[in-house]
Amino acid sequence: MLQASVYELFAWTCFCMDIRITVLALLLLLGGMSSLSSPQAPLLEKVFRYMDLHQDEFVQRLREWVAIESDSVQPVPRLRQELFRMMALAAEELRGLGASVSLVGSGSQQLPDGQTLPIPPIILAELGDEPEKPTVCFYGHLDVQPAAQANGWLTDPYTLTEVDGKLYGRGATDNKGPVLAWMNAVGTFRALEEDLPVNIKFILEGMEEAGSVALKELVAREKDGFFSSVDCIVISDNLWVSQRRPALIYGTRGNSYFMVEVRCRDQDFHSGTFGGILHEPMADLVALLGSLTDSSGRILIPGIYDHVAPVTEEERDMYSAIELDLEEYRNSSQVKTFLFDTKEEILMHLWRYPSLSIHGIEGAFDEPGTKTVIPGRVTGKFSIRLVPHMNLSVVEKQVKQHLQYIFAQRNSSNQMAVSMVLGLHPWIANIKDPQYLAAERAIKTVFGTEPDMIRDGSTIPIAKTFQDIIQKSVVMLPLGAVDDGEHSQNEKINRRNYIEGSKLVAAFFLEMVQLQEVAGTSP
Ligand SMILES: Cn1cncc1C[C@H](NC(=O)CCN)C(=O)O
Ligand SMILES: [Zn+2]
Ligand SMILES: [Zn+2]
Repeated sequence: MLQASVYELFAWTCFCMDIRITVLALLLLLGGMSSLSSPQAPLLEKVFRYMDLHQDEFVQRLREWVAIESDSVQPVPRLRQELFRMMALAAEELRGLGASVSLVGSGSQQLPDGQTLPIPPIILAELGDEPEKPTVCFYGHLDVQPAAQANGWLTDPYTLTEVDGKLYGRGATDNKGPVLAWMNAVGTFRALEEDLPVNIKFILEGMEEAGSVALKELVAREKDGFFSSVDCIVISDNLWVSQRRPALIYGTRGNSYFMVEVRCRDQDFHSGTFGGILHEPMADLVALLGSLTDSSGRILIPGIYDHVAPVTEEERDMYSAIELDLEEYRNSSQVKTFLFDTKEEILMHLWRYPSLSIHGIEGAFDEPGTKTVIPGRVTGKFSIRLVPHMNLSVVEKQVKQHLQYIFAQRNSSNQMAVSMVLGLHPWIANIKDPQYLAAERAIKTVFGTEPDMIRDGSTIPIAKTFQDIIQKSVVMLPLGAVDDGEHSQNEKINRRNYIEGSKLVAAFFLEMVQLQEVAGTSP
């Protein structure tokens, strides 16, 4: 009985794979443009077949990684220990793939409250250094955002749980799943005893969610070392704009994060005994924060739009070509009305215009209940997403000047202090770089469709650093779907995205080789 069902399962698997392989062959045949029609197609078929058969092992590995609470955001010793454990596990797995691995110590972090915490080591790993092969460097991060089941998760965030082909867990899509997809690709060539088509390097950090502390220094230090032979850097730390259709990303916004403190004294007041005779810090702060944008989201800081690159005709066409079902987008994000009505306007305001968001107020009375307090000192937090060609120090000056002007108008006796605590540059790629062509072809091979060419409204702090310091092209090859919910409750990656994503990486390796061969044979 058991044997019969195992046999049935086996037969069914073979049948499914036959269909897959037939479909693949057809796609390769149809995609006359795809350069993988021969001689690599049989190899790729083998790789895909292996990945389909071993997908449960890949999922199991992701389960082990998700189980580690590698939260870099909450600055507590226990979580830092988890981060160290995470980096050690990844290093071990890379060694298992045959890589030479170094864990680069990154010192410690001084927190504003005087506490010092150790920074987890950064992993530099490399497999192969054959000069005739292209060298691809993959950057990813193993730290995650905080998550607690009490916070609205339907399952334990640190226990990977599969429901309807969706793998729920903190870090599943950001960024543990995609990092593993890259390792799965390498591991598959190894398991099949096939030569890895490219030299590959991994740079993996554990402090991305905290602003990539210590990473920039390492990249600068290793410019002529670890990075000297690198042809391109690939990052899979973003999402598609669709649930089904893959994408390539050619730009990310930067961010400038501000704190504005308004202080009367360090102690709170009773509103019954002081209310009526004070310049209240909270009233000043609310006015300051309220002066930053108008009700249509436009930033009111003078000069802030001066250096925003004008929209080109070519760009307009690119935005029109993107597939976005606005209705579905609105529904899935549970927002009744956005500030803009058309797909183009919405995407442009997410990706290529700056935006200002107010994040919170430290010191405000934000607990439930009706305490009659006047906070004595409050700190407002807001940030401005930056786009080409805005300049960080110009933005800093404009923000400070504006807040000083508004504050002066209030004639308040309180003290205001403004500081820019984070300055992260925007990044934009040249989509004519050949690596984009390789990625596009790989997507066509695996998904049978052209990718959406998109940007990302959030920030990958290290992208611009890679581009500036190493001066090699950076490609963003996202593997997750639009509804993965990074940073949110019930973060997930679809099993499909994880497994096809692993295939995509393998196909990308072969396309990189193809590029080189074409370039090598051209006059
Ligand atoms: C830490 N930080 C502060 N300002 C910006 C950031 C980076 C953060 N990065 C992401 O979310 C990556 C998404 N794929 C963000 O954009 O908020
Ligand atoms: Zn991330
Ligand atoms: Zn993140």
